[in-house]
Amino acid sequence: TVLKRMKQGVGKLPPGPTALPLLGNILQLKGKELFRSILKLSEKYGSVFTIYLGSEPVVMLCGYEVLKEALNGDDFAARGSLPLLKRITGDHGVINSNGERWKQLRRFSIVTLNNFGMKKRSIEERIQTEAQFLVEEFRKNKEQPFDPTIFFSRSVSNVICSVVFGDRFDYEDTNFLFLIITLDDLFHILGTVWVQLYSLFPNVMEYLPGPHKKVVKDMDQLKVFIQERVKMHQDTLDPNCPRDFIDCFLIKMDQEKENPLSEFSMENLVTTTFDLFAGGTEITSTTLRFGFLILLKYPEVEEKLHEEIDRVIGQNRCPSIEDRNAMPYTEAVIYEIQRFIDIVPLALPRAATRDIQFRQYVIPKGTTVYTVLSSVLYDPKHYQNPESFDPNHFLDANGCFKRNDAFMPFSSGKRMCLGEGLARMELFLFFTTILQNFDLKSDIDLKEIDVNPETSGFSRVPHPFSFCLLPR
Ligand code: HEM
Repeated sequence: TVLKRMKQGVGKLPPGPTALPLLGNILQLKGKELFRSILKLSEKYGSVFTIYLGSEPVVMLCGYEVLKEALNGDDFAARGSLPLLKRITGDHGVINSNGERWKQLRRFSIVTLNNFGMKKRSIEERIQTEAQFLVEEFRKNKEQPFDPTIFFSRSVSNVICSVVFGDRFDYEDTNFLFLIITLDDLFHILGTVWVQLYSLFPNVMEYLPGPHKKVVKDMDQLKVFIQERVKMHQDTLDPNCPRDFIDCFLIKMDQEKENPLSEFSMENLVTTTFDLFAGGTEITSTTLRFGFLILLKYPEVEEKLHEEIDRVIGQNRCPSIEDRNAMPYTEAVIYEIQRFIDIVPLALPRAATRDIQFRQYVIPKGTTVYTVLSSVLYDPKHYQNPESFDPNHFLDANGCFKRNDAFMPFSSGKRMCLGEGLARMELFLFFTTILQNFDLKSDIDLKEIDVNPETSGFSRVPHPFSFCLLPR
């Protein structure tokens, strides 16, 4: 429809590289380094430009000033097309929906997660408990080198499980391991060329074999798992005492059953639960894993963290969210980790909600828009040494924590990550609890530790590594 409207004379898209018929700019976009190709194009075409994915125009927005302007208001608050996700979740849930459905589900999710303590105690306690389980699990490694990936995935995933399903899982539970492995597969494939092919030619790909087929099948199974949990909740629900997110949704469904415009349906319950689970697990646990790799590389940073933890928290109690106020160095390190690793360089696609006059261009309604978060997190106008890992980016001359508006790993505005509060709490409590209990030791020479990310299409992940944890 965007193309049709453009043929009718609507729109004046920003300039960009010449596109091939049908293939678009695929030759200029290297799958594994998609966002790097985009940054390179922005050097030539400026901070607002158009590329073609197949025959579909996609507008790229780069740099802090441009994103600030674009994300302020409703103009680009719609979700752009994600064909593989659409195949899995349809237009249901919160990540992939738009309009009234998205508004109702997003508002409900935020309010409910808040009631459960997104910024209050009860969630804090859930994370504290999980962090202690993790420490106990780490102790079993007895100072031997190990790959921490699955440890972080299980713990972070368990936090969201306790919020949506009411309880954490045992680390060896087979259902739980199925959830984690399935999600991991999904994220893995999101970074491969298969997703780009699927995005360009969804109809053709439906008929071709490939890993996208397995992911779709696994996701269907994951939804069945959620459906079973919902059924168990229905059988045991006490409307006066909701235990978790699913209970709250069921109560809301009942309250709204006479309202024809209500979006509180079974399909939206299952998909929103899936969205929270998917959004809440992988990115946060990868941030933790990546963060520990960086700390291994910079022992002087680890030492200062230990000093602050010992001074403010000590050894006799577990870290709490309140400690954040008294721990500017730790806060600055966590912010800098998030900035430096730039985990979702292109965020998720957005779409223009109407014909939008943006600077000297007119972007027709429905056009897919990418907000290039990398270009903000690495914006040299806002960070002194963007290419280096340097906690001073978030500290002033007195060692106090210093905010920076160009800190946007969760994006910004009405469609920004709805799990930011939860993620921030998790990062702080997991980092501090682990460092309170252990010293880190690398099993390779520091010079050989590579903190450059392995980029996949959607997210950036650290190179595989192992390390030792020495009890303090
Ligand atoms: C370090 C951790 C995290 C990072 C860096 C992150 C980042 C992001 C980003 C960049 C987006 C896309 C926003 C856009 O449309 O431009 C997003 C969306 C989203 N995130 Fe997160 N996220 C994190 C953790 C979480 C957690 C813990 C949850 C679970 C509660 C979560 C749930 C979601 C959901 C549901 C959306 C879709 C929001 C919507 O479409 O309205 N995220 N996140």
